[in-house]
Amino acid sequence: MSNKIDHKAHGERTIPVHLLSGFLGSGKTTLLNRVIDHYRMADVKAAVVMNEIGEVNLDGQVIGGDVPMAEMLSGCICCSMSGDLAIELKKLVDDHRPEVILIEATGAANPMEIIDAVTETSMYERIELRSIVTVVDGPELLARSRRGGRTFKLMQEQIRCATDLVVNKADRLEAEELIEVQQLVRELNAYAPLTATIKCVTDLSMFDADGGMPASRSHDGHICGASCAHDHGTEDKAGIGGSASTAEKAAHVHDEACGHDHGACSHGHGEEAHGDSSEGHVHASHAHVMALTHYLEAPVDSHAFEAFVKGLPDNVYRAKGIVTLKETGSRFLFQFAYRELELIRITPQGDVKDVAVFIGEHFDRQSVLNQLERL
Ligand SMILES: Nc1nc2c(ncn2[C@@H]2O[C@H](COP(=O)(O)OP(=O)(O)OP(=O)(O)O)[C@@H](O)[C@H]2O)c(=O)[nH]1
Repeated sequence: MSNKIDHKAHGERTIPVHLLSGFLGSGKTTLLNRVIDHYRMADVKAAVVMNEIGEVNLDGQVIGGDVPMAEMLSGCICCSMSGDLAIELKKLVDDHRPEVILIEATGAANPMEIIDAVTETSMYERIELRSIVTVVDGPELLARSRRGGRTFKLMQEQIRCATDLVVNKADRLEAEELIEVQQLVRELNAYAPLTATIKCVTDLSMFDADGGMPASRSHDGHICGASCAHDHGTEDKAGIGGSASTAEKAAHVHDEACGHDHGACSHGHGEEAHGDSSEGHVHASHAHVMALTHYLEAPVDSHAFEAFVKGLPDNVYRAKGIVTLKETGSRFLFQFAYRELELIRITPQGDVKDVAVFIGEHFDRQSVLNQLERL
């Protein structure tokens, strides 16, 4: 990790913006927490935009109160809320003058849409999209690559659009599977530095001032991913399991003037991005993802709760929330991603209710609600 974080260097600074992308449960918040600690240690004032499909911001609970945060709930900033993102960014800049902004997108977001909103804001605030870091859920990508489908397509889009790639959950992959996942990712995006991690422990230099590639240093002023047809002027320095230096990256900022083919990056740039072209827009790529938010009225029995979560149907691939356990009266943040349940004891800040959020594809909401009632 570079010790030099030079976001304060200039009087009239441009505020770098880093976008954390990646499918539901891949480890974005895990990475976000690491990056925030990284900035804290370097005395860099960071601000965060957190976007959740559900009605509550649970991930924000684990981020300290010292970090200015804009919460964008009940929608996805890549589509229904992209206009709001520009407003929130402006507000954060005006109210807090942060030295760096981190945006955690929902796992269902297509980064290209967010790029448009950030670059739009750049027109009236001195902010600059510096990197798109996509956290890849290694085991999930592997599983979905074997069966295809819309979610796999969305994951591919998130990988293609990245300027940095973190292949996470390496602990849940055999050595040869990890190689297979990295090859898969490399085929989709040959340019972004790639690193394999457990719990997103990685070099964080892409978040430093000299990390990412400011537009002034990029060769043509575009951010895009592997689908770029033109020569990026860089080789695949990362290789399997390696991480190329950020200075070697060819990050470019996407803008309206973009003339070359972005292939599958996003709508309007290529025809094959998603099979849902009948809807005429990229948003269809995750329109199949739905969320259910339910507030719990009473403490739950820990065993019954664990059995309920583990018995959720396969098409609920993400659940999270805050519960009070009957046995101890303590409150816990629960995380359920791809059949793994994690409980972390927390002391919520402010008036936070017990709540459970479920995210998945076309699951039976009523059945989940009935089971919750019985808890
Ligand atoms: N086994 C394993 N679990 C991990 C790893 N990284 C994160 N997790 C767990 O995966 C779950 C989801 O992690 P998050 O960081 O909340 O993922 P996210 O991408 O922010 O999730 P959403 O906000 O729902 O999209 C949590 O229970 C994490 O502790 C890893 O490398 N290995």
